[in-house]
Amino acid sequence: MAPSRHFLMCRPEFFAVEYAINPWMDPAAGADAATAVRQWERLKDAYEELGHQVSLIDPVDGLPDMVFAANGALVVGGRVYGARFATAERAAEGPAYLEWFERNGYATRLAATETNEGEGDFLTLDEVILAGTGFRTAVAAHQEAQEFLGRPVVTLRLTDPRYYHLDTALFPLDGRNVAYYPGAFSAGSREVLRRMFPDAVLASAEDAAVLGLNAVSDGENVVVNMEAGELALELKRRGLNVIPVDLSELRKAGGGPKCCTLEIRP
Ligand SMILES: CN(C)C(=N)NCCC[C@H](N)C(=O)O
Repeated sequence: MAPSRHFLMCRPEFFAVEYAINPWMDPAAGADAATAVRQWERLKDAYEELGHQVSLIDPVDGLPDMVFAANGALVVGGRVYGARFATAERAAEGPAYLEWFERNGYATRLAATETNEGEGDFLTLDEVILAGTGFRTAVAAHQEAQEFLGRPVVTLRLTDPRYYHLDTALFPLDGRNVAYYPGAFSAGSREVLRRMFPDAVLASAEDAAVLGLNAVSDGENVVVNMEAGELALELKRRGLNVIPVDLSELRKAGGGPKCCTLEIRP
């Protein structure tokens, strides 16, 4: 059994698509909070069945994207680097998440001065943190996080607006290897990824387009959107246990399993 992880999640009681801050969002089409809650509960159950610990932050009325907990902070070695959102629509989420950490005894916190959307753009491996930029998180935040966390941070440039956060285009398979969709990255960043991860899983455009890369792996089990069929096969071929989930309602806001999951790394 994989070592237990600690995740922070936010029940999507106030989920809605009321504004459009990424190409997945269509306020005219809307979204259904009750369906989102049902799908989200299944995701939470999946983590608990795997032996992972799930903590909850209270949702706030008027913050429909707060379900996407991964954006709320980056927590490494018990240090909490707070989010500073790029858009006014989500700005209040940063302080709300930071308050949760304060209330729960995380003494080493930084309210970021640079724009960053937490684990949406920071993905932590054993020796390095991969950091996305291009749409939301500023390169200056990569430097701020490196200084605060004392871990090397590698900048990767995103170029396709559908993949506006790093975690929509890449996920760690374990502490040393990743899966990613090359089409989401600049030529230079693709080269960096090839050098760093010669054995990476390369996902197709089709699997990326159902947010298949927005997955959560504990090194043995991978929770992944059920529509990402080819990716699931490759993960199984590599010996991983694939747990497909249906988060189609949350995808209407541009989110998937990883977006709903903020990992608290002790
Ligand atoms: C992977 N993560 C954390 C995300 N990609 N988050 C989803 C955020 C969706 C929201 N409507 C937004 O556009 O900010």
